[in-house]
Amino acid sequence: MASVCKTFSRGFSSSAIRQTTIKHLTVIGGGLMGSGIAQVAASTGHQVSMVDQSDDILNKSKANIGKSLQRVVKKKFADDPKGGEQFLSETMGRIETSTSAVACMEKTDLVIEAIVENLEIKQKLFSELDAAAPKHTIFTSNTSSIPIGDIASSTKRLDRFGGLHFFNPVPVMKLLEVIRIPATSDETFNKLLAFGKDMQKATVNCKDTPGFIVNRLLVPYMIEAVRMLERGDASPRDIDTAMKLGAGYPMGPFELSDYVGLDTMKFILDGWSKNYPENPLFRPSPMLDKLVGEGKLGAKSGEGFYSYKK
Ligand SMILES: C[C@H](O)CC(=O)SCCNC(=O)CCNC(=O)[C@H](O)C(C)(C)COP(=O)(O)OP(=O)(O)OC[C@H]1O[C@@H](n2cnc3c(N)ncnc32)[C@H](O)[C@@H]1OP(=O)(O)O
Ligand SMILES: NC(=O)c1ccc[n+]([C@@H]2O[C@H](COP(=O)([O-])OP(=O)(O)OC[C@H]3O[C@@H](n4cnc5c(N)ncnc54)[C@H](O)[C@@H]3O)[C@@H](O)[C@H]2O)c1
Repeated sequence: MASVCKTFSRGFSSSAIRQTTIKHLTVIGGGLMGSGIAQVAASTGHQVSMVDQSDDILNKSKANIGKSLQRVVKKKFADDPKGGEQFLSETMGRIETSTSAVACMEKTDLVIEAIVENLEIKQKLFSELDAAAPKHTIFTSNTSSIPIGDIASSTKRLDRFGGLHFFNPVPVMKLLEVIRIPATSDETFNKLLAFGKDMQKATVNCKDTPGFIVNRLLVPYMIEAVRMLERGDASPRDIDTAMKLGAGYPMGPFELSDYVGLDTMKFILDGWSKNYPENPLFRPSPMLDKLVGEGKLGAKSGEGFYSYKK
């Protein structure tokens, strides 16, 4: 495994749209979210190191970024194919990959962690990074449900720690939740808000509460749909059709659960039901547990509530 950052496409002179103090960021985790965050950061002029556990995974992440960029180019450069090509190669040229997050720390202004939704694994990662990163580097997590304060407690830079919660698919969804813990300094928080604007996202502020704003409302709704199915009230297809045509949602709750990943849904619910056992909205779901136990994780594994096998 390579342990240094390597560029996979030759860079061009930066055509940055705006730049604040964040010039270089390290995105850890090149899955659904990390690859989207790396893509948007690079396409808005930032230098990016994307880190994952193996070169195989990173190659898939790069391929996914390439495909997603093609969709962006098709829309934004419909009348300018040359400009589209240049945008694509410049964006790719700003992304390096590495299997060692520690090796990327020296030059980085901001870390965005987007690895598996597990507190112990996130804490272990951040305590290693804390020892390696320069003093000014800001640490953030893209966690869906784990308290930012619990993750930050593994470091000695609580004033330079916050949450940046993006939404899937990152290149399309316009929102960024910016979360501060009591120890986050105003300077750090303001830098995170400015970075969100640089990423061309609309930012909202939220305290470090379970699920922040969107997931605190969205996840109970999605799980309530699974409970309807468990009771045999209606089929996934009918529930999805009802919410799309009756409530104007772009995806029904089962399509969205498969899109988000059933493992991520389970991690969220398990954490919340453990921390808040008195809240009936956070009860585990036997059906969700069964699907995840069978490796049916949604679109990314080829099957969840629906089948995606070709
Ligand atoms: C759990 C977590 O912590 C928090 C979360 O993330 S919760 C999940 C939040 N996300 C959602 O709720 C997503 C809900 N779904 C949607 O908004 C839409 O179904 C969707 C944007 C995913 C797809 O839209 P849809 O119209 O069905 O399909 P499609 O036509 O393929 O895409 C719409 C546009 O987005 C673009 N697009 C979709 N996915 C893309 C991607 N990954 N990269 C780049 N562009 C993309 C398409 O190119 C298309 O552009 P166009 O309008 O110019 O043609
Ligand atoms: N899926 C969503 O819709 C969504 C939306 C917002 C936030 N999130 C959060 O973002 C994070 C990532 O979710 P995802 O859906 O992208 O997951 P994913 O499973 O698609 O990707 C996670 C990636 O992290 C890598 N990884 C795991 N441990 C690692 C480590 N120690 N070092 C480096 N890489 C490591 C894995 O190999 C994998 O490629 C989670 O905290 C999740 O809760 C998910």
